[in-house]
Amino acid sequence: MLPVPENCFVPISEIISVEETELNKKQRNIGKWQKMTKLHAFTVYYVKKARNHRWRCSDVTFWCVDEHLCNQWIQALKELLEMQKSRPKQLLVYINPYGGKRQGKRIYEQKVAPLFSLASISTDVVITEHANHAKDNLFEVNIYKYDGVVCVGGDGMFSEVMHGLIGRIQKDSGIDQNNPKASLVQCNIRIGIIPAGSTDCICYSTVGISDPVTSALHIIVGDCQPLDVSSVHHNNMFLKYSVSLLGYGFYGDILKDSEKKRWMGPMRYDYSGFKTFLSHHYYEGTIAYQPAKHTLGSPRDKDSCRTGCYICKKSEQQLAEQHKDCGLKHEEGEEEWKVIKGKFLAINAVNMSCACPRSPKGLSPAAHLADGSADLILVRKCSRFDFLRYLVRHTNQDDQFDFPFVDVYRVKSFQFTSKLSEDNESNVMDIGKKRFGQFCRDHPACCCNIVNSTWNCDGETLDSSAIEVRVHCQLMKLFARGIEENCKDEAAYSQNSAEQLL
Ligand SMILES: CCCCCCCCCCCCC/C=C/[C@@H](O)[C@H](CO)NC(=O)CCCCCCCCCCCCCCC
Ligand SMILES: Nc1ncnc2c1ncn2[C@@H]1O[C@H](COP(=O)(O)OP(=O)(O)OP(=O)(O)O)[C@@H](O)[C@H]1O
Ligand SMILES: [Ca+2]
Repeated sequence: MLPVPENCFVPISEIISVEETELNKKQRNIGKWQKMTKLHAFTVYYVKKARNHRWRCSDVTFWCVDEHLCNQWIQALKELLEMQKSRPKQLLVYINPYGGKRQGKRIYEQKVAPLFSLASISTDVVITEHANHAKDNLFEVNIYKYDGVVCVGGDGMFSEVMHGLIGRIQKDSGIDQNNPKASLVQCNIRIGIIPAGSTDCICYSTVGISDPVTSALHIIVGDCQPLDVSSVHHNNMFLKYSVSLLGYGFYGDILKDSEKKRWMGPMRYDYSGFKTFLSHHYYEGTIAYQPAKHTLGSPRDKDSCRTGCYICKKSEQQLAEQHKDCGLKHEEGEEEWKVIKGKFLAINAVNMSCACPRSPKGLSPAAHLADGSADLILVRKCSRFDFLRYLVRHTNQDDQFDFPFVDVYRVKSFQFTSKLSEDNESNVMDIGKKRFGQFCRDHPACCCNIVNSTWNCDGETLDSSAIEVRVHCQLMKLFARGIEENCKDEAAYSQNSAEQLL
């Protein structure tokens, strides 16, 4: 630990870099000392923790009359930093110049690149030219020479990079992603997210804030946060992976409408959200799910997943044991399935809380980042007013699951079939219904929708409404540490950059 002014201690793991200080830069501040003798100095750049999980780079300069002693300090601190083996040295960076408010390139160049250079991290930077550029590129480059991949953009950009990395690892390991029962190979190359998107839910839910400098610092110090990933299949065909929201009904309809309004930037979600709220469509279907019995928590818990979460640790241990005796692994297919039929305004499956600036506690506040389960939230048909009450509770402290029309289950896998595709499959589809388009012919004002909704998979639409979903515990890792418990003594962190005499 290194003492900095006013009883503030910085763990070595949170030092960014140590550099010899050029005297002419700081001379003015120490004129008095300089008259007496020639001084030597070094500067320690470190993580300063501010309010609301925000991190900043701060520095403290140590002055010394003895050049040898000064060099010894620099050497010793550099050696300690060298010993931090989890820190990345070489990163592959993808920037989406069109995500969010189209600020990705500027954010990276002005806020992130200077910090990477300060921390002696070398980078290969790719500015994407089209959708799927990053994903395709990850199948071509030598990913194994990098300590991590950074994406500058939103949840969609993260999803691309994740698909590229997970897909590449499965390909290199001879695993067929189309097999819904395949044991996928864990991806140990960490992904860093520099938020520059419209929702930035994955960044917010894993760091506690959507802030490019904070995320860059988590990458520099080499944080590691495992993450559950759901695989989504349709008829033995791989569709997509999901880490945040898989939403049918409300969030699917918002996404579908908002894609046409990309030019509006992040505002498109509010516009389409309002429109979708007014349309108040519900969808009929059947959900079958397997409860997650292995995990200790429940979606109604008061405590949330935080840094070093013991529930996620327990799942990690179980996973390690499973890998040890994989021959004896219990067959998932044999475990019980529960079936629910109904009319739903929204079906949301979340692998994490899905906290974001719009909803700081998220869609499921007690969901865990790495426990091998997802929270399945079913919002049944209800009045517009009740649905609004439900939505408003995402923005305040009230319990959004405390409604008779909302159910929530912790699951390890689930399947969904819409009534429409069930009818189609059993060939009882009325041709007349097809012709008369979108609304129920019998009850034009009832809001029941005879077309399917769309699945919103981490901000991307899926082509199929019938899906099979399975949660893969800790399939990948992020440069993050989960959300830290609020520091009580925040005043101790409010010290500005300082200077210190040895
Ligand atoms: C009255 C205010 C209620 C506000 C309720 C806010 C709840 C917001 C919950 C957000 C959950 C985001 C989950 C993350 C999803 C990401 O993988 C994905 C990709 O980035 N983003 C979206 O799909 C983008 C989803 C964007 C959702 C925006 C929802 C806006 C709803 C507005 C409803 C207005 C009703 C007003 C009635 C007077
Ligand atoms: N150069 C590019 N041109 C067009 N589309 C791109 C380009 N690079 C990436 N994309 C695509 O843009 C989509 C959206 O990007 P991104 O997630 O960064 O921003 P967003 O949609 O505004 O934010 P969020 O996903 O957080 O809501 C991604 O799915 C990605 O595939
Ligand atoms: Ca989870």
